[in-house]
Amino acid sequence: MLGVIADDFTGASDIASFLVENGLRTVQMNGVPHSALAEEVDAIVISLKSRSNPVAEAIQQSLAALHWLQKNGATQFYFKYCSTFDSTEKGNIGPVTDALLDALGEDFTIITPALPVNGRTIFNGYLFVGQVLLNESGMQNHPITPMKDANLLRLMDCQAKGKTGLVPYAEVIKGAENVKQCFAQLKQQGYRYAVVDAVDNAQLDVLAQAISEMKLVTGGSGLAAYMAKHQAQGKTHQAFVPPKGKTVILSGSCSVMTNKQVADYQQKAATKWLDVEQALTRDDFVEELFSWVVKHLADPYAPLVYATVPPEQLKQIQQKFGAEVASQAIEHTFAQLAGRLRDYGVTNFITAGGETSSIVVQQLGFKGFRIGKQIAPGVPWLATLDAPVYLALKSGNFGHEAFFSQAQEMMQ
Ligand SMILES: Nc1ncnc2c1ncn2[C@@H]1O[C@H](COP(=O)(O)OP(=O)(O)OP(=O)(O)O)[C@@H](O)[C@H]1O
Ligand SMILES: O=C(O)[C@@H](O)C(=O)CO
Repeated sequence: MLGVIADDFTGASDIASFLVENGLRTVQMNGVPHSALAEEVDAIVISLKSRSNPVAEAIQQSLAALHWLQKNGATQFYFKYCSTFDSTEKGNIGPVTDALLDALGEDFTIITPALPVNGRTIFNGYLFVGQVLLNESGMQNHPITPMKDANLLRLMDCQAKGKTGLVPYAEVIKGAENVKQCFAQLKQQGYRYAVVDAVDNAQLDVLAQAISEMKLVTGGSGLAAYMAKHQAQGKTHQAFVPPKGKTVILSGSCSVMTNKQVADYQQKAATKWLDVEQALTRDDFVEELFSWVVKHLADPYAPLVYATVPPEQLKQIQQKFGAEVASQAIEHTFAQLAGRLRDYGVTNFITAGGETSSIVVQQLGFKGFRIGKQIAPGVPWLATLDAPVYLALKSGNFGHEAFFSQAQEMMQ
């Protein structure tokens, strides 16, 4: 059984959706569960909120997840992080990978954020988003993890305790046996991690075969799709779509795509900006947002509350209030608002942004999710295991411009 440790909640639903689409019975648990899993499944995904936490906390959470997965029957482990890496030279991917390797008694793994279906590819160890390098893609302006370097080997070398090598494209296309030999050579030369090039899905398919016996793999969701395909051997599952119901959209992502999605949605529905200054200074601000949302719940399209701003405006806000203070005020406001709306009877939540989605799900307190139909690659509808509530957790840069309306058009 495959046990996945995801460093945020959108990332967890991203990978879970690819596992389900490729035939594995999968459940997503929010945080490390307190009891054993009753259902029989092929894969369990544990969502953590550990991407941007202090490193010791991220390690502690990840190890707790690993131990729970081991106790619940997982035999192969997958550390899922962002397809845009979202981890600067001070980030958690290296230290968490090291801790997981040590706990499993292993000394080698792969680094594979590639997700070609969403334009994330790796060539000569450099991560691309669409046709540009990661550090030219808008991710250099990320509010929490500004990505100023696209070289995965350099990033890992800054973060992790071992050395990082490369399995280049020319070697990957020679097939799985050759890739295994490359791993053996790298290990012999003292490397602990291998970045593996993948410019399209064919290389991920090869890689999935090469790592079928590797205890720990790390990466984005792209590789998981092919691991699932090989394990499920043609099995399929019927994924659900949510029923129509009171719906709200909460957007705390400032990514390039979310900015486009908010702009698109402003043409279609009622939208309201979450002003950081008001979030910081007014006690009744959540109540005001709540009343505004309630007023628009019967509109043809759901109301959207957004903190989303373009890079220049984000810079100004961060300079004025401090990046950390601003983002915490926004996350706190979204969490409180989501709680109020849930109590009021909102059943369908669409959230944008990994941190934002994580805080909302934690606030709503759901134990876990069944995985439904994908709205866009990597963004499924989710049904809570606890109550008739449905969520779509959109990673910052995922989905097309009309994502917010498309998600609602799927409801039956
Ligand atoms: N107007 C704003 N001013 C300052 N900070 C903001 C603003 N809007 C959003 N933020 C903060 O930026 C962060 C965005 O992170 P989040 O993970 O939610 O989105 P993302 O990084 O685009 O998504 P993903 O992690 O899925 O790629 C959050 O902490 C949020 O509170
Ligand atoms: O891999 C991705 O890009 C996403 O699942 C993600 O992790 C966003 O937070």
